[in-house]
Amino acid sequence: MIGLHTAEQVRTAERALMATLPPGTLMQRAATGLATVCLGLAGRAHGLRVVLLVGAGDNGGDALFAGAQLAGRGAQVTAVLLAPERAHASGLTAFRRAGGRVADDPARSGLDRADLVLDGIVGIGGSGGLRPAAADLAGQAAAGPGLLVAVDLPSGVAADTGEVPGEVFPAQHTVTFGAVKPGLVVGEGRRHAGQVHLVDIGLGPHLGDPAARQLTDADAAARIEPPSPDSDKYSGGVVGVVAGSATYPGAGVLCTGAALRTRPGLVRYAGTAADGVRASWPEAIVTSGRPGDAGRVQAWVVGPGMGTDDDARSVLAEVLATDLPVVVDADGLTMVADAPELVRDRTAPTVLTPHDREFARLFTWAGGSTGIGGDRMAAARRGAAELGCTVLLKGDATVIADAHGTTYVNGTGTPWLATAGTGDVLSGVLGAVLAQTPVTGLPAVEAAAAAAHLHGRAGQLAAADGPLIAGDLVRHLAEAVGRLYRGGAPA
Ligand SMILES: NC(=O)C1=CN([C@@H]2O[C@H](COP(=O)(O)OP(=O)(O)OC[C@H]3O[C@@H](n4cnc5c(N)ncnc54)[C@H](OP(=O)(O)O)[C@@H]3O)[C@@H](O)[C@H]2O)[C@@H](O)CC1
Ligand SMILES: Nc1ncnc2c1ncn2[C@@H]1O[C@H](COP(=O)(O)OP(=O)(O)O)[C@@H](O)[C@H]1O
Ligand SMILES: [K+]
Repeated sequence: MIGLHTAEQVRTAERALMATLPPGTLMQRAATGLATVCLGLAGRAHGLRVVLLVGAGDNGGDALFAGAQLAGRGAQVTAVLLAPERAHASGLTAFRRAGGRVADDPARSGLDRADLVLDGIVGIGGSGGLRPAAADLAGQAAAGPGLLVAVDLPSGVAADTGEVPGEVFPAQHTVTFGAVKPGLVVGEGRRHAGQVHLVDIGLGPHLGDPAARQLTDADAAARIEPPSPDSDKYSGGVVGVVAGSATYPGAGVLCTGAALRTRPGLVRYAGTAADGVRASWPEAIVTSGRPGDAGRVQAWVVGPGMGTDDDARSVLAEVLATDLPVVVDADGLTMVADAPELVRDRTAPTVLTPHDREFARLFTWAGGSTGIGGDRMAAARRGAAELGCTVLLKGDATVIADAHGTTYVNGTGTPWLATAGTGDVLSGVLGAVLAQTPVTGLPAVEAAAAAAHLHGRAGQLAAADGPLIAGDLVRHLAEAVGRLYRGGAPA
């Protein structure tokens, strides 16, 4: 499990640890980790042209000490100081001693021919959009040829939320210290962090519970129960699917297929896409009747492509009136927006899986010109608390939160998933994982996080050789599940 810790949590841990260590120890650990990652990325030190962008805080200190180490190994290192009179004093001394050069004019920083740029402008001490001088340097760095490495956090990204209120240093790599900050993996911030390298500086025992979490492959595998020798077709949890319609059978086909491919045991389908589903998936038990005619299930998926007419509304109400876990997606969400009490009044777990527009329809405060806003974790938590459910807010970094505030950020997937029908697949995957929870006792929020993780891995497999369509995703699900269990995830 990857814990995501806020700036305040990191500072509190730092204070506790620093009380037991000589001054400067943590910055030395950070700088050494940073220099080591840089050397690994560059493959050499001698003759390497490095530019440091140095702000007036400890983030700049990290950059200066790492720059000193690189200079000591033969790199040509230039520091651009944003506030020369306030630059980290001992960092600057060490840097100069090691042969580092300070640019007297930011316009002659060497950014236009750097091999490597270290962004030590601002780390967890930042607030608001990057100020003009800092924004200008970040822009110059982005326009130059150097590999862009952020120190702790790309300057311009809010550590706790991933909001980017102005300009930003668009890192290709981020070397972060002590703990992964949420802003590196969620929202806009994720798009500017590049590959994240965590340097352990010993904060671990002092960090406490993370503000949010990200599953690893092993974590996801542990949340999707495989069959055992005493299993039968019912024991993995029977999924019920209500999706698609006579005119649009596709959603029913994709959703049912995804549930089957995730955890084949038994999948029941009830709805007006029955003919299409039967033709595609002879393994499913299919009825064109109502959910109550389908037979017993342990979880329902309701909504994708089912329409929003009176019949659809009454079917949705029937499913939500059960005491079973339910996934509500797509058209189901549109109807819940008109009748939120259908979800609010439930005692069994409900997972809503909106994309941004559906989220804004469900929660009026997320509509209008501001939309969901930059803090996607806060939005998902607020929505979940309001309806007493779990919200899976889809995106390039899907956020999953429940009514207690427990939050996961998904770390798998590919932009190729931005194609019609992949959400229908996700709801089928989620239905399959959720159907196990009455037996496993897994909280719905964890089931949803595991489903999102698996869905993303299937996307990565399906997109390995080029574009994917939703059907490819279904086809790659079984392999993705197998790889999770074997520990062989795609890159
Ligand atoms: N905690 C730990 O465990 C460890 C922390 N470590 C390191 O310390 C870092 C935190 O250092 P920190 O607290 O000194 O703050 P920091 O990020 O350098 O920012 C302050 C500077 O930013 C400036 N500034 C602010 N906003 C701005 C904006 N919008 N646009 C432009 N500038 C802006 C602000 O300017 P000022 O307001 O002072 O004029 C000031 O100059 C942390 O990220 C990590 O790298 C490691 O060494 C080891 C262990
Ligand atoms: N840019 C992106 N990067 C990664 N994943 C994405 C991106 N855009 C969409 N996705 C994922 O693709 C799926 C799309 O779902 P959805 O919008 O409901 O599609 P549909 O309604 O057509 O099935 C979600 O799982 C979402 O997280
Ligand atoms: K930085």
